[in-house]
Amino acid sequence: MNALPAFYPIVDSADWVGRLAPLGIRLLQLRIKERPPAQVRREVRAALAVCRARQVQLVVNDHWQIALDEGADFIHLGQQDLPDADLKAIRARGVRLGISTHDHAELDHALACDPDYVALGPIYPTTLKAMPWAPQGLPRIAEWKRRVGRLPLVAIGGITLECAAGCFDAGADSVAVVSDVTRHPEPAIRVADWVALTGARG
Ligand SMILES: Cc1ncc(COP(=O)(O)OP(=O)(O)O)c(N)n1
Ligand SMILES: Cc1ncsc1CCOP(=O)(O)O
Ligand SMILES: [Mg+2]
Repeated sequence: MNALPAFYPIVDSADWVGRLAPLGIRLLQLRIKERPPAQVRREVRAALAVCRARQVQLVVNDHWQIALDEGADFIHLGQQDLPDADLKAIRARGVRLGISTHDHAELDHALACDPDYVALGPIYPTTLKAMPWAPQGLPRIAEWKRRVGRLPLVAIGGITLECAAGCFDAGADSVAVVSDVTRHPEPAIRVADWVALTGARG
């Protein structure tokens, strides 16, 4: 299995992809919510073009059919996305797959899908979306890492530059962040700090 870059920013538009892709990042997720399919398709297409030109790995969240149609090679799905997703078609195209988990049952289900990474969240309180799960905390990262073994583990939820080291030390291979970059007053400077922090980790 391929290793996953340690810094995993998540953005909600091709415009954001265009802003971050030149800044030294190697992995980026496009997470678009509540947009008409035609707009999602345009955004995915534009984001893929930018990422291909910059050798950045794009992960498309949720919209697996559009992702396949547009030639994306990495998809992220949550547990609620899985029942409708054609995992066989995703696999048949050689497309990699990341899956969210929030509890033990979800981890069992995710592992049964043979993913390319497992994400655990929310590690800390997040303001991005309402979630029924209490913050998982660092010991849970260590527990998940023992369960997933060599499979890359992504930590997500409320993670900032200042607390990222704790996630890595606990066993996360990668940390995914939304607000710490997109709500920062100087996103480009924040990304540079993330790249400096995580560069040696891959
Ligand atoms: C890296 C990563 N981890 C978790 C999620 C959350 O996915 P999901 O549970 O499907 O929730 P939405 O992001 O779709 O609201 C993610 N997107 N990325
Ligand atoms: C989508 C998602 N899934 C688990 S936590 C989370 C939100 C992450 O956003 P932030 O980094 O702003 O807390
Ligand atoms: Mg989802």
